Amino acid sequence: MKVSDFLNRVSVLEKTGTALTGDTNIQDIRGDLLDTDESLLSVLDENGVKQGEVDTINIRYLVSKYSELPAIELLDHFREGLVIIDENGRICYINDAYKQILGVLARKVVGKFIFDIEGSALLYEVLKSGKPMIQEKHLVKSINKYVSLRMCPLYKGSKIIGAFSIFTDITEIDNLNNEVKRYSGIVDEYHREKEVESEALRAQIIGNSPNFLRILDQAVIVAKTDAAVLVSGANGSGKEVITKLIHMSSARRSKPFITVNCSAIPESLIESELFGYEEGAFTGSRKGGQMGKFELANKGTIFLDEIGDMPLQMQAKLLRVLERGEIEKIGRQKNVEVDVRVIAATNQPLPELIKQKKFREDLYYRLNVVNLTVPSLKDRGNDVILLANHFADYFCEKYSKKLSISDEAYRALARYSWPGNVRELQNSIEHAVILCSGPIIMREHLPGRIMEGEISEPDVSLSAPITQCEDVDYARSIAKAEKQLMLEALKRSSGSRTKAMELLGLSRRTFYRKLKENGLVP
Ligand SMILES: Nc1ncnc2c1ncn2[C@@H]1O[C@H](COP(=O)(O)OP(=O)(O)OP(=O)(O)O)[C@@H](O)[C@H]1O
Repeated sequence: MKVSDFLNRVSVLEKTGTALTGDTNIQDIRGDLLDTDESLLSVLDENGVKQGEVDTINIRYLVSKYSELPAIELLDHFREGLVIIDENGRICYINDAYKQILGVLARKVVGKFIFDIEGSALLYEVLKSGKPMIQEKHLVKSINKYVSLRMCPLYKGSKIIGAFSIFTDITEIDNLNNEVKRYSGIVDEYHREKEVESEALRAQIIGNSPNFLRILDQAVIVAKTDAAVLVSGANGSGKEVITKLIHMSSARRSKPFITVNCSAIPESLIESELFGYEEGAFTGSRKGGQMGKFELANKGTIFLDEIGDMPLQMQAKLLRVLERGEIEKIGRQKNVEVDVRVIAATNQPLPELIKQKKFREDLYYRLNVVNLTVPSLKDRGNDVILLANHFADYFCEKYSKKLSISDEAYRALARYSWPGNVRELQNSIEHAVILCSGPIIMREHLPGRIMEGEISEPDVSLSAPITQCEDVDYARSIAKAEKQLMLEALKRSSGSRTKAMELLGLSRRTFYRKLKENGLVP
């Protein structure tokens, strides 16, 4: 049996008064007598069953050490407070930590009864009940401090001769805990807000055409990684919208999203804009220096818009940053580590620029780990109508108007080729909402080029039935066109509802609701 196990057992045996073999009882072992010639003693339980054996040489050593050690002085070096009371509840000992934690003088406490010092003294209850007690958090009212307590009765044989309490001041820990809880509450709230923002952003992205929905799906998938993304697409097609969706759907959503328009910054300033500078780095530099966009975006996402316009020399520096994960701040000896997800966007064909030696091929491959190409508006079928309605609602609210769009205006919108994509559509609808004085937006309220009908490429989607609609009543004509569209889609997909649904770019729920509304299912 190990000495430590034995010593544990000693306290059990001490309480039960069980003797060891050889008529040597526990008192003898704790005292200075160990009168036995045997080197091994058996340890018995209260039923006299042998539990193990003890090496008497070890016990002799321990007993002699116990009598040598200055126990009471040692107790004064504990960080925990200690108080011992006698069998009547009278305080017979307090250590230094007790005095410090509770801020009392020994002469005001020692010799007094515990219940006179602390009304709700739990230690007195322990003395009465003879049962140990643990209190993780107890308020000492007299000093308004929280302590963590461990209280035990003291036995001599089977008789209670007092009790002791060991306690730690946890006021500070408790305060810190509360602070941590408060801050984690704030952080949770912030994350919830960001989640709501990300859902709201998704709801604001309008489009049901399969080619646009595919990009949205890919954006959400790539958001779960830290891979560099190159978003390409024509002017105003929604590259920034897609980039924000990636950021907001990623684990970085609560961290900064920093946009840099590479074509808008003069070549001489781009380095300090991106990487910042130290105080005194050059004549005219700001006091205290300046943080660059990469540092500002740390832990978040940096969006390098119009990357095709970045000067060649800067491209080399950017490549180094992407490869090393650190920036060279102007005027600073040591590089600064940054953890930034990079998303670049372009409306120029980068492979073409590479051929012309205007864009570095190595940088292109670094940025183009995942490529998302946002389709032009003219290739998104009925998204034009959905977006037109969305922007009409938005601007009607902004200008406090109640307007609907006429059938002929819809047709003009559907016919136009939209070289400026969603941005052009957005501006055209704002233009129409401002100019429209009646309740309905007519063709003539649209900008001239759209009104005159610059014909787009023939639409391969399902918009044809809309243009066949002769009814001028808005609600009726839309309902009629909708039913025609659904029938056409079912026809083209040979009756397969899943295929028809994909063709129309509708969600399953919307598709089945519309089938029902149009009487196409029982
Ligand atoms: N699918 C969409 N739903 C709603 N609004 C959109 C959508 N796509 C783009 N927009 C709006 O159209 C405008 C242009 O979009 P965005 O700035 O993302 O285009 P871009 O391709 O980044 O433009 P640029 O080529 O000029 O950088 C913005 O106001 C944006 O909010």
